[in-house]
Amino acid sequence: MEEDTIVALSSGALPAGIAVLRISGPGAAPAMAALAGGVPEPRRASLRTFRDASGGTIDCGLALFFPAPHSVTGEDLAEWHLHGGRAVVAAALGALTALPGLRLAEAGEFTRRAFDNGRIDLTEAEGLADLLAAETEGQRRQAVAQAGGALRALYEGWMRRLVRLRALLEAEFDFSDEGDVGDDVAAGVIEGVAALAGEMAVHLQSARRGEILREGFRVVIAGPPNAGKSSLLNALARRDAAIVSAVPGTTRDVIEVSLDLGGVPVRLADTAGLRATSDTVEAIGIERARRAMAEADLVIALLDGSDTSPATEATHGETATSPVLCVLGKADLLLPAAALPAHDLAVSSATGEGIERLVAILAARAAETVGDPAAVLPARLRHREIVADALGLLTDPALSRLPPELVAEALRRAGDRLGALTGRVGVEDLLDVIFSEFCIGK
Ligand SMILES: Nc1nc2c(c(=O)[nH]1)N(C=O)[C@@H](CNc1ccc(C(=O)N[C@@H](CCC(=O)O)C(=O)O)cc1)CN2
Ligand SMILES: Nc1nc2c(ncn2[C@@H]2O[C@H](COP(=O)(O)OP(=O)(O)OP(=O)(O)O)[C@@H](O)[C@H]2O)c(=O)[nH]1
Ligand SMILES: [Mg+2]
Repeated sequence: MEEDTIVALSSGALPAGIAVLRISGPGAAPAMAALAGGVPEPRRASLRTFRDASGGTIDCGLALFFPAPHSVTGEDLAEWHLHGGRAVVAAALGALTALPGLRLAEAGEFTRRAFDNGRIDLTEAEGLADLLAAETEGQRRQAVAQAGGALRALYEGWMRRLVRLRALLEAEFDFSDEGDVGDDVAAGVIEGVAALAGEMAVHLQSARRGEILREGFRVVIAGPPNAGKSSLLNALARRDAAIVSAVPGTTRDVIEVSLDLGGVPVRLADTAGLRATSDTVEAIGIERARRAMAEADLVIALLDGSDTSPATEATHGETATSPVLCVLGKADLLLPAAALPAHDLAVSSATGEGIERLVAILAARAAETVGDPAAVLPARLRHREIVADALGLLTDPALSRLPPELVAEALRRAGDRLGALTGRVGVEDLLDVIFSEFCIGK
């Protein structure tokens, strides 16, 4: 347990209806005794007058006390529910931090203590950070499952299986003098390892889904200059995010907006029109456009439906790797059907024609790409890398030819690697990074 007692405003920006201060550590009960007229009955709201050191009233509000270890942090934890005025909160924080051993908390410090005291593991802490950051329904569902221990249960289950398989092998070392029972055990262990490796590989295959849900399904609008790309971005975002003009080559930088399509976060990008150019700045923009297309989950290849001639330079299907949706813009000025290239749909940013259909198509593509948001998916690159490392150790083709001692050693190393997922092994340098993602008071 830590020595210091930490204090912070855990509720949001002031002024607010109510402000919640949290006090965690050995000084929480003495602080209640000194400033709130006594320590309330555990886990029961109690109306108190909060006073400063000289007995002056700060505010009247509700007080709560959660004795260790049954609190969120695992330490003695007190809460003050005050009126949410700036001066009220400033006076309360001032009175609390004037007490010996009490200081203001750093970002993520309550959660860090919950982790240090074994109340939550690293995947649950990450889930909590994601829950606070969640902006769409899909993100919330993924985060609430992870904060509730879904990934922890999966990874701890894998670690337990590795320990069991190792125990079988270790038992075999002890009996290796007693005939050939050992071969069956070894074959059983190799089978068990293969089954586990299969599940890990399936989990890894879903990594991209988890990342899309957390970070957004990336849609890039690309096409020749003046096709109406920026107008389409503005129509989909319902605001003037990008400059629109009749001059070809208007957009240079990649311009990104965030959309919530049926609960899936979508990052929609507008890019520079693709064409051969001698303008250095425009060329940099086109290079960025190509990179964005290569990294997209879906490219909207937009052609000008009133003039498809520039398409010969910058073709519809320029992107080889990302899935493409072929869209004709300026549907209000559409050329005769015979003059039009093959396309999935026509839209007009000017009249709104086809925009709802395009939104529905994007939402369906995003939803089908992420699948069930409550499924247990690796959500971060960190998860993907560690699982891939451990899987590499378990799928080493030499494994089945090694003596049992060395197989056991490989299983131990794979288990240690997985231990980094839940934060029990070799993650010291990572902890500061992960907990600093939180705000103060969490
Ligand atoms: N006022 C307030 N609301 C809050 C929080 C908080 O800290 N304070 N939380 C902060 O994130 C979340 C709730 N999370 C909590 C998780 C566990 C316990 C807790 O005391 N657990 C005990 C006993 C559980 C029980 O009564 O059954 C335990 O697990 O031992 C409390 C809050 C959201 N709402
Ligand atoms: N009639 C009509 N005009 C449109 C439509 N969409 C865009 N325009 C016009 O087409 C011109 C180019 O539009 P932008 O959205 O700037 O085109 P862009 O593809 O972003 O162009 P660059 O950034 O230069 O590559 C502007 O004059 C727009 O007003 C549309 O749906 N109908
Ligand atoms: Mg543009």
